[in-house]
Amino acid sequence: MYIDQVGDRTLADCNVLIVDDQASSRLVLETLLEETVSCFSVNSGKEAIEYCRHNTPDLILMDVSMPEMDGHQTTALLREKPACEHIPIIFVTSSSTEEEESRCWASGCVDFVVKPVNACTLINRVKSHIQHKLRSDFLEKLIYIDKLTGAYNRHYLDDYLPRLVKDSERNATPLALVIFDVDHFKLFNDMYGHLDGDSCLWKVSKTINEALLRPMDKLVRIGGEEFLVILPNTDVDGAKAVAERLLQTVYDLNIPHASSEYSRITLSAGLALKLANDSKTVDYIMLEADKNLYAAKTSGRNRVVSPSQSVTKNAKGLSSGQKLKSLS
Ligand SMILES: Nc1nc2c(ncn2[C@@H]2O[C@H](COP(=O)(O)OP(=O)(O)OP(=O)(O)O)[C@@H](O)[C@H]2O)c(=O)[nH]1
Repeated sequence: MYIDQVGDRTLADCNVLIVDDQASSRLVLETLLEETVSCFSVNSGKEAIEYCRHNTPDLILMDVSMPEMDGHQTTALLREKPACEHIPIIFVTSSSTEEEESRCWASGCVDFVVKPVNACTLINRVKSHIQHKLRSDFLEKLIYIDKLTGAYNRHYLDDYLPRLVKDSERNATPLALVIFDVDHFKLFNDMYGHLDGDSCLWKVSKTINEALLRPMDKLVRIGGEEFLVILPNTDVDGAKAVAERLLQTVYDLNIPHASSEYSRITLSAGLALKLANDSKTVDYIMLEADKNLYAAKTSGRNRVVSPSQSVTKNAKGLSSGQKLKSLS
């Protein structure tokens, strides 16, 4: 028996990506599944990889035989991306030889269905794997999510960050870390009370999470009123732009804070990067981000400090990028 809801997610909320070069096959799969889940279809492995750069489907139905990049090659490339590592992939294959079946398992699928598909088998396999995924997502949430703010917690950071660092080394891509701290939060608690303080942290966290646009970008609560934003494959200009946008979004929330020089809740941020091919450790980058955060605090708060760059202030008051003081 299948249950349709786990935590706050239902089967109908789940997204299935259909990858097939044949329009007729895509239509058959979409039609069979439309009453169970929401489907999105692409016609090549390349398009599937592009789609997964910006979206995280709950399950993928992957045609095995496709021109240019077949289902096995597409799966191998998807599995290299941490955000796609755990997406269940069901192969849709026209060959059911023992050899082909073994090849499908070796490629990392969780199951396969044979063409022409049996409607009942397809629907039940999709339901079964999505249900399993919803349960493991739910358990992961209990382990990795901070209850007050909904951001990831330190357990998540310890598991996830070393993998991202390896990824950045393997692919020679930059990795940016930004530490954010709520300004004058002790004074806020003293003035408005801890309940309002908690609610303020929840709002700030929700706002930051909603303003992060890529699925690989993550928000982690690393201390009381301190957050880390992890931005894989992001260079210094990109990371600075994200950090400034997040500061502005929180500024625009306009949460009153009578003891702040800005009369509202603001953030300070310190940015640090691991560039392609440099050998900085995670601890070193965190220390660097922390130093830059300290510089942001001591130079007036409500601003971002980047490595070897001028202090800039993003949120209203001074235009973004306007130099206050050079730190380099
Ligand atoms: N309400 C609430 N307060 C918290 C929580 N975690 C930490 N705090 C409070 O956050 C405050 C942080 O104070 P400080 O580290 O002195 O920093 P600050 O007052 O923000 O000052 P600056 O960082 O210099 O702008 C302390 O009063 C903590 O008790 C929480 O979960 N809820």
